[in-house]
Amino acid sequence: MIEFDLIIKNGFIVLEKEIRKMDIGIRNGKISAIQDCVEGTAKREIDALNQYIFPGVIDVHAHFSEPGREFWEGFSTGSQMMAAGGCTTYFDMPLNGIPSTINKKALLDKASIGEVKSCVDFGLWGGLVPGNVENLKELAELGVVGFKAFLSETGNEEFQNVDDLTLLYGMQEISKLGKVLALHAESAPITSWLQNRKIKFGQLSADDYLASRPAIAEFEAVNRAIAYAQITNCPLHFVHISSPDAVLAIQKAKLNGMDITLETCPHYLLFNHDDLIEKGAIAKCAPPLREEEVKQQLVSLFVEGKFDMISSDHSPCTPDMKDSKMHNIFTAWGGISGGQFTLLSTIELVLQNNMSLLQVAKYTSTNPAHRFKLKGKGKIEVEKDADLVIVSMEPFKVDESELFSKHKLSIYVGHTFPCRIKQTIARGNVLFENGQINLGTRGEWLSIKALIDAV
Ligand SMILES: NC(=O)NC(NC(N)=O)C(=O)[O-]
Ligand SMILES: [Zn+2]
Ligand SMILES: [Zn+2]
Repeated sequence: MIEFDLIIKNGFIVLEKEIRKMDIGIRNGKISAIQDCVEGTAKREIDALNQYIFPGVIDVHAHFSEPGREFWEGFSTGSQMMAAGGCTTYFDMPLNGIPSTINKKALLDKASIGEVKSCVDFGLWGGLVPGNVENLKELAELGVVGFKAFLSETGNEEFQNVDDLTLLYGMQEISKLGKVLALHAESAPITSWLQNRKIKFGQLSADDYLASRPAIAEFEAVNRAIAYAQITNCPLHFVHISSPDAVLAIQKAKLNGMDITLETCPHYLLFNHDDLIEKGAIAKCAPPLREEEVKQQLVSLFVEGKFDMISSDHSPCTPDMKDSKMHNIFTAWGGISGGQFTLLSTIELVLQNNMSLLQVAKYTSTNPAHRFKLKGKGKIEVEKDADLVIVSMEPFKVDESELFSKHKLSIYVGHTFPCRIKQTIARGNVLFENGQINLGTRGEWLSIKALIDAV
């Protein structure tokens, strides 16, 4: 008789190609059996009757701002928030912390903090900024998941956006290193010029903010980056794409054989510019939430399969930086606090649009694992890490008291999802259940060891 650590019985398992009611047996942090009826003893059994089991979310875009600005978020609260939302692996962005992750020392310091404080596995992005092209090699050798650069201003003096030559030299080097360059693609000249004019004329409303970051700023930056990638052969990943023309430009480049992926975030598909007007700065992000009509076009492109993955871009700050009484939207921090809701949002979107729940696993786990070569993750399969999330299909209205992020300000407060996270299991440990985090296990930094051949 096999002895398992955990058996999950009777759940609808979201596999790669089908959803089937079966049992899962877990041993030593790995999935060791998936059968109609797993025979054996176990230290613990969970009955997941009428519930769905998804592979743990891999959220490739989060800002935890530690070290240096852990009062904005941090590995401890941030990773617990991720776990509460069904995420078992996240990638932390190289900016907002101090220092930025742009050299070996900063990377290793951040990794060692994460290894102590993170309750789930994590990867770290390295930054490409003016002046650090020569550091990219050592960062790649230590196992950054990829590099990130900003084409627009970052709002962060410790992390400068790239000029065009840095972008070209950086792409050439990243291509040689066999890594992916993630881009925040909005044109710096267009957005800065428009923003400066708005501020000069005292035009400081939500509408002015939207007008200062038009879709064409994204379109221009995406096209420029694609042209540079064509010359340098650099694999690209476009983060938080928010406008239909940009999606179509990327689609065209993919059809031409270029190695490019793109993500969008739940907030671009669930919320719109009216939320910025009504809720104020908590709904401010860059690129901005779009008008309803544009949002709907973006949802259609999601339904058509034009995105590769959904990530949160969890980018919080202190409440005073989002003060709703602020009369100048330009001075508020841009970033949505939403890391807890990537899975629930994707399920909502999929159900609303009559798509299969198989798509949820693809966008939130399988495709990210494949793109970033996380060998042991991304699917519910024997021998993969036992990173699982159990979801019940009961409506869940988000209350501030249920937020695990450091600050309890989020555009999602008051939003009702059609589903709720019951349990999150990370490497076989039941990390989240009954609305609580069970601390005691630690995540691992997915450095070079974990990043081998694609799944
Ligand atoms: N410095 C940031 O964290 N910026 C982030 N802010 C957003 N998206 O509003 C981002 O990803 O660009
Ligand atoms: Zn960005
Ligand atoms: Zn971001």
